[in-house]
Amino acid sequence: MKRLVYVITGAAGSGKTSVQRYLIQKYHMSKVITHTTRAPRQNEQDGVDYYFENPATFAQNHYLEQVQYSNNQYGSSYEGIERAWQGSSDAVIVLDTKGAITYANQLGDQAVIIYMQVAALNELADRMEKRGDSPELIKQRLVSPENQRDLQLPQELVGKAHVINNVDWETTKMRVDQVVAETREIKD
Ligand SMILES: Nc1nc2c(ncn2[C@@H]2O[C@H](COP(=O)(O)OP(=O)(O)O)[C@@H](O)[C@H]2O)c(=O)[nH]1
Ligand SMILES: Nc1ncnc2c1ncn2[C@@H]1O[C@H](COP(=O)(O)OP(=O)(O)O)[C@@H](O)[C@H]1O
Repeated sequence: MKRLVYVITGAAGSGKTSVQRYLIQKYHMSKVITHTTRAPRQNEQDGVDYYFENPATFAQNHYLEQVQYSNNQYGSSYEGIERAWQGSSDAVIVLDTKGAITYANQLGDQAVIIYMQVAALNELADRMEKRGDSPELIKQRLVSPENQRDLQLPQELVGKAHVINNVDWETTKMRVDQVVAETREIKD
């Protein structure tokens, strides 16, 4: 059976993690846990949300791709992807747009790219606040050049990414269901 990886990308607060959670709950996809040097947030667990690393341990993994985002390092390891595919032939990963472009280029149609869009900037900040992020963190995130970049669908993903305008959550779930149905049809 063909192994797929659903890549969820977009700006901070756009709903990437919510879609990932939905795909895991409804379709029993396996989560690809990525590595980061940023500090865990309240309620985040090592080996569940991320593998939390320091610069020295971060350097020991073998990465399909890695990026610098808001002054921290993030990377998805071959080990992490293999581990996810052992759990299910459909894996799901959350990446910035730079990582999503690498996945599209390296994995071709094995990577199903979903770009999450939210029209209103203030809505993103409100959602991050409701999620419990501190005002400093929200400010830092919103001004980071990487997040500014990820507010737009990159040219390299035009025609490759499924774009979901995440305003109403029920509509978003239906759009995600459509993408899964379409991609599974091609796969089978
Ligand atoms: N390219 C790449 N991006 C990652 C990886 N892991 C996480 N990210 C992205 O890094 C960005 C920052 O993630 P995070 O610190 O959890 O912040 P949040 O998305 O604002 O909650 C997000 O766009 C994530 O999708 C990775 O392994 N590779
Ligand atoms: N359509 C939506 N309407 C309202 N709130 C939403 C919607 N989608 C996601 N959220 C909420 O917004 C916050 C940020 O979503 P999250 O999935 O954590 O974003 P990301 O992973 O892209 O940073 C979360 O608290 C989530 O529950």
